[in-house]
Amino acid sequence: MILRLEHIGIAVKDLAASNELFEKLLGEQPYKEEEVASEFVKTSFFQTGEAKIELLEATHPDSAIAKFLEKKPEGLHHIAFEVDDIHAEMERLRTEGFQLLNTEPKKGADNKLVCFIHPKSANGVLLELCQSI
Ligand SMILES: CC[C@H](C(=O)O)C(=O)SCCNC(=O)CCNC(=O)[C@H](O)C(C)(C)COP(=O)(O)OP(=O)(O)OC[C@H]1O[C@@H](n2cnc3c(N)ncnc32)[C@H](O)[C@@H]1OP(=O)(O)O
Ligand SMILES: [Co+2]
Repeated sequence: MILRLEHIGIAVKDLAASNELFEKLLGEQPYKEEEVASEFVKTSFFQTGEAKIELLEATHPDSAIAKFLEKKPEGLHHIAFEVDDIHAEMERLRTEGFQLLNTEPKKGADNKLVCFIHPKSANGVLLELCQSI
């Protein structure tokens, strides 16, 4: 079951500069900065009430963020939902016709298992399912 909006992912070119911008906006420091080598990203997380802002900078040209920024300006990249059982939700959404981008959950940032859903099957929005580890 989808529990809540977990985070909004924003693709940025310069994480340090974007951290400063969001610190001004939110009046707080990121509670975490984390590199996810498997995704070729470094991230920072800001807590905004129940949900979070995740800033993502590519660490390699093969990064999904690098490819995104080759074609699109910095900005909204994905929306992440917290789920109670990622395996069950993947099966449910696969059955509902959503295109899953990974066949098994993978380790994401912020102590989560994650799975992505192609924007083509989600009204043009890249979706991420997250389950706390
Ligand atoms: C895991 C760490 C962290 C976490 O929270 O735990 C993260 O969030 S990591 C985030 C970065 N990782 C990912 O995004 C993995 C999933 N993404 C992908 O597999 C690809 O980015 C994919 C398949 C969404 C797009 O791949 P690619 O860019 O190689 O394909 P195209 O350029 O051909 O794009 C196809 C089509 O989709 C549109 N597109 C691409 N990215 C997005 C996006 N973020 N939001 C909306 N639409 C997107 C692109 O414009 C193309 O559309 P078209 O009309 O065909 O031009
Ligand atoms: Co994310």
